[in-house]
Amino acid sequence: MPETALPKTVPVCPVRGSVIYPTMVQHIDASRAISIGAIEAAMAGDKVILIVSQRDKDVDDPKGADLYDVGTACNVLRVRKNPDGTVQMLVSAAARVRASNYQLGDHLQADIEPLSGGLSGGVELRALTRELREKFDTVVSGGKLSAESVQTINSKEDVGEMADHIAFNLDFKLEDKQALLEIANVEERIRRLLTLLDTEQEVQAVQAKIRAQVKEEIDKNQREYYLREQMKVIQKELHGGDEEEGDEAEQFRAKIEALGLTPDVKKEIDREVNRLARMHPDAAEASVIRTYLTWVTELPWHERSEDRLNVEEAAQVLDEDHYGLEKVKDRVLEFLAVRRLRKERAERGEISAEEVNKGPILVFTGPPGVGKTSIAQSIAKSLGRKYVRIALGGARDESDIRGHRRTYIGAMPGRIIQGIRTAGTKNPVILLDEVDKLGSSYQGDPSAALLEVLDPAQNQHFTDHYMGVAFDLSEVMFIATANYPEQIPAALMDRMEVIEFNSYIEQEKLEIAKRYLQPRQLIQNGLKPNQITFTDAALERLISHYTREAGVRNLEREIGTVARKVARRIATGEVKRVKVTDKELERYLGQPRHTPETEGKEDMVGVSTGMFYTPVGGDILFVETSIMPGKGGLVLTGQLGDVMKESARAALTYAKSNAERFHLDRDKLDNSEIHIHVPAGAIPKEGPSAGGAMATSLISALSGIPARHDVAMTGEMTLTGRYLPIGGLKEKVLGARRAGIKHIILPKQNEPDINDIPLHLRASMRFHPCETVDQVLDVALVGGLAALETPRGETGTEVPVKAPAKRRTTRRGDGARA
Ligand SMILES: Nc1ncnc2c1ncn2[C@@H]1O[C@H](COP(=O)(O)OP(=O)(O)OP(=O)(O)O)[C@@H](O)[C@H]1O
Repeated sequence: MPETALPKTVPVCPVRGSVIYPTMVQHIDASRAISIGAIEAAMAGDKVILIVSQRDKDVDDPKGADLYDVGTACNVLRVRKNPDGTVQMLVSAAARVRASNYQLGDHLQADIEPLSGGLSGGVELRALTRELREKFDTVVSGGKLSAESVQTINSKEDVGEMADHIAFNLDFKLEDKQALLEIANVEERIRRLLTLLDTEQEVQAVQAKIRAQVKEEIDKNQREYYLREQMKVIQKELHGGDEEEGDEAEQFRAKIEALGLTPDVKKEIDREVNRLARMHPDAAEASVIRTYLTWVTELPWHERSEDRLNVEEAAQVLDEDHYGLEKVKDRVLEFLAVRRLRKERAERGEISAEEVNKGPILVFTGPPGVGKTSIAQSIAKSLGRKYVRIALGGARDESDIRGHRRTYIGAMPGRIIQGIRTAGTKNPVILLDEVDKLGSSYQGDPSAALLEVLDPAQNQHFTDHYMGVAFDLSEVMFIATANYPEQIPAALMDRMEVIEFNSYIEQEKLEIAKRYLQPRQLIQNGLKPNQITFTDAALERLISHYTREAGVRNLEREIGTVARKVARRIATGEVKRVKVTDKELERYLGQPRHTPETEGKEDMVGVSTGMFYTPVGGDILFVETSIMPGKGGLVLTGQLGDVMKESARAALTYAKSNAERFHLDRDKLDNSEIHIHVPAGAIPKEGPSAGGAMATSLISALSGIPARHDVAMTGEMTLTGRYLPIGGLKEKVLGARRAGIKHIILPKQNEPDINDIPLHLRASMRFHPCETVDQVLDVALVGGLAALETPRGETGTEVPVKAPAKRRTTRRGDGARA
């Protein structure tokens, strides 16, 4: 049908989602009344119909405005009515036409007018044609179209027609297809089509890439699956059908999956599982990996206990378990209170969750057996956390803390990770016992590793050498203990807050024995409370004559010994119940092991009383000076340390420089041999605090004025006679009090320490704070400074030195600090 033969007005059949181009012969199925109406009208008239696309395919009853303005005028070749009422029509597309003046009656009709375009021809068209053919070839080379369609398209002589067929067959968007229909000029249409083909080509390239990736992924998974299955079969063959062996890696894999590890950690561990899966189960290395994986699966990666941060309850638990220790308990409760407030703030989102755990590490310092370990245990109990004790004594290299690398034979995780596994939660209380006993060796310094453990900035990613992956320690509450805080490595000490535990006085020991140790020992030895009772006098004697310690550990042991022996008597039916009195003690424990030191019995020339303390408590010591004819030498005996020897020299210089004022015979001073001795030679003695006692003893010997036997002194002296502060006053005073001393000379600057001494003991003693050695001499010498400064006759050197009435018996062991 030539374009000029087109009728002016034709029925319109709207189609959805497709475009028909001229020269095509196409089936169109019509089900809507509007379409069927148009077909019937065409058949009734000159059999020409306009096929035009809807702009929106979802509109069911399109009007003129819903249709594009350009469509295809077609001849209707055949129409067939289906039994379901739908109609199938075969059309031959004739021409691109512009539609206008849409009218809706029982069907849609419109006026049409052919689109003028044409063909310029020439070289450009040839080039475009060639380009189109080539591009089409590449686009369809991937099998996008059936061979038949490709052939039909290629066979088109008319390039405009070919372009239309390509547009129809390829998967372009409706808008693009419509746009191609609207371009009547052939060159222009080909250009537009080429850009669409270009895009199509790019899409195909990306599609191919995605397909390759997906395929690779699937291949990999399938390959692994097959390999694993094969391995199972091989292993089954090798190990006589023992499938469990082969499944071991799978079992680990399942357990590890359930741990919820971070991707980094999981990657590392998966690698080990894969190695295990590839290995002969009997291989030595397989057992190494198996141990490692067992460690991994047994660590509490996410398990934690819920904190109980009720301060009143905590106070109750601490009181239930421990007598006294008020300062310590207060500090612990403050610590818990701060934690609680921080936790509340974190819950309100005011601070981060990590902030809750920040804070100083507490270190409990003090002599053995005073309850440091057991109060840490109570803290865990009051918080509702798990408790683990890690003994650091003797930890000499880094691997003790951080473990050995797995390449070592018999490698193990370090003590921290072992502790965590024992706890079974990631937020236990870990007691680092005896941090002061950390050693160091050529294999690295354990304290450096410990620093990392304790540093909140680093311990979130603590990496044990054996584990090889990071474990979060930030929720652990670390508490350390030490007997000698000065021996804790400085960098560690920097991060810690010291809470000092003092040694107990006898009164406190008695209370602890009555309330805690005795009931506990009864239970341990199977006794009922009415079967054995200790009198107070018995316990007091037990404390003073059978134990010599700062804490109560030996006391508990001795009570246990008595209870055990009593249990035997009761079990054999010898007695029904026993009352242990002080007299009875020897029957169970034998001879007393200690006789407490007592003060000197009388004032003597050249003998002064000093004080010292060791980890097991304080005591008194005597300083004796003897002067003999000689060449002006100074002899020091009694295992004195360097500092103590220097104190003696300072005392001598002080005496010499004050010789005039004290009326000391200068000739004798220069030409005598002075011998200073501190008895109990078995104990090494060190420290500057016997300075006052040295000066008193020396000047007493030189002046012939006796020193008072009921006065004990402690304090460091300078060459110019100043009297300087010392440590351990409480222990020293308690020791002196036990020895019967009533007067204590102490440096003025130590006066505040007197408050640490229990009130009832303080009341029965007199304290003499001194700022100068003169003031010391004033108290310590019979007659005071006045006697010393008054001219005397021939005195001093001939007065024999008498030994004090009773000598102390002290065990060998720790050095004494004066
Ligand atoms: N104030 C106290 N009240 C009740 N019992 C106490 C008290 N002080 C110590 N004990 C008991 O004394 C025993 C020894 O205490 P613990 O083991 O805690 O000592 P320690 O200070 O940690 O010693 P070390 O430095 O040797 O580790 C424990 O059984 C503890 O319960």
